[in-house]
Amino acid sequence: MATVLVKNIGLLQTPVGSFSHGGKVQGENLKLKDAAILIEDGIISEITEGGVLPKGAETADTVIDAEGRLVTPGLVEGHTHMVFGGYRQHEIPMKLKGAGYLDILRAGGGILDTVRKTRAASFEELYDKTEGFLDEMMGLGVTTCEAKSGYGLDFNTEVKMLEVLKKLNEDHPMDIVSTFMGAHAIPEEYKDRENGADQFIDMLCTDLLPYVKENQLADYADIFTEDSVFNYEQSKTYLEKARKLGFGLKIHADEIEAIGGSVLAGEMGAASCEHLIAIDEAGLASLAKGGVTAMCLPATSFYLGANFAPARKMIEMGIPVATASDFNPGSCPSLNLQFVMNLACIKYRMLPEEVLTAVTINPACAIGKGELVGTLECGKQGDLVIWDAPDMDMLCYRFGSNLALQVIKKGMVVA
Ligand SMILES: O=C(O)CC1=NCN=C1
Ligand SMILES: [Zn+2]
Repeated sequence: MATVLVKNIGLLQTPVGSFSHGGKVQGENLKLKDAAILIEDGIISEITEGGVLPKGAETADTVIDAEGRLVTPGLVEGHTHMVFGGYRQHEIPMKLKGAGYLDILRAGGGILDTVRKTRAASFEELYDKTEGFLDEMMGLGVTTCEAKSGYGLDFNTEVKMLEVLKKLNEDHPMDIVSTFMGAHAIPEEYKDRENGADQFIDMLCTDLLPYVKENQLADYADIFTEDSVFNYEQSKTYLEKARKLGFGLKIHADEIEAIGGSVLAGEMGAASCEHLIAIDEAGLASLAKGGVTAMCLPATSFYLGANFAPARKMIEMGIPVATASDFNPGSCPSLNLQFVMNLACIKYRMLPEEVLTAVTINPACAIGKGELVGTLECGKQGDLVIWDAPDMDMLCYRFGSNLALQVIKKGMVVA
């Protein structure tokens, strides 16, 4: 049995409990001074404080000295579109000249531009590019992440994207949870048909959702419920089929227009609801009633020059808040979850303790990994970060630098 001792932890800070933390509990972190952690075969077996060493310390195979620094759970990235062909940097001058996100999409660009490039990319190209993103994310402190399909919008490419993620989950130290998001936009070949969107949803429900489930290629199904994309009824049809097949549910809702996506998320008890920049009172009430985690994406607001989701109000309503990057080539070309933490403080007015919960246990629960990761407790995976910082205030205060000094995954130093 391989045992790893992490000692001289100046401050060990973690949420406690394998459940989504909402309201007052969002800000409740355990803080242990002069702590140490013993990890046996990748699982935390003992945590001590006050300078006391764990019982098995003297026979540990590996000793890691945190030299008095902050240690938190490994970060959990709850929302990415990291498998994609090409980039969309040329949208920058278009946006600066006044084109909006939906204007570009309606003109056949945006997601559809990435769809063309992803369909043309080989499995190997997508694998190698995504592997690089996983390495970069891990270097920033992320030890578990979610990743969506959605740049194929046809059978073969959607499956290719999910196969890339399945192989990377086997090969890379990162734990990856896949989400099927074939309902990301209406593809060119359906756009000009009468009821093209309905026909496309029908194809997804008949062909792709069953295939993806039968081949265990994704745990969740997600849809872009938005003006000019999929409406409330189409979203409900798709999500009801997904739920019947056993998928967990997610909805991209109220990113630009509130057209009922967050109301639907609450009605269906989705695991999480994403974006929520434009959420209205009905949507907030529905999320609260349905126990849905709000997956807020501040770096997307930053890049789009848009408003920021009312995360503070969500916390006051008891809605569990997670924050994630939304890394994708169109609305958030950054995978930096530390920058998301800075923005969550500055723009959402979230306290450092609330931010830590929002990038650990809450996203972990939103992707079905709450029993395994997201907190530092006995029985959980030994996934942790040693930070070049004494406390969480420093992580929220310094922005633009990478403060992750050592990243440990199941007791192994991975970055
Ligand atoms: O624009 C993209 O590629 C990603 C996105 N999906 C829904 N909102 C943004
Ligand atoms: Zn997204």
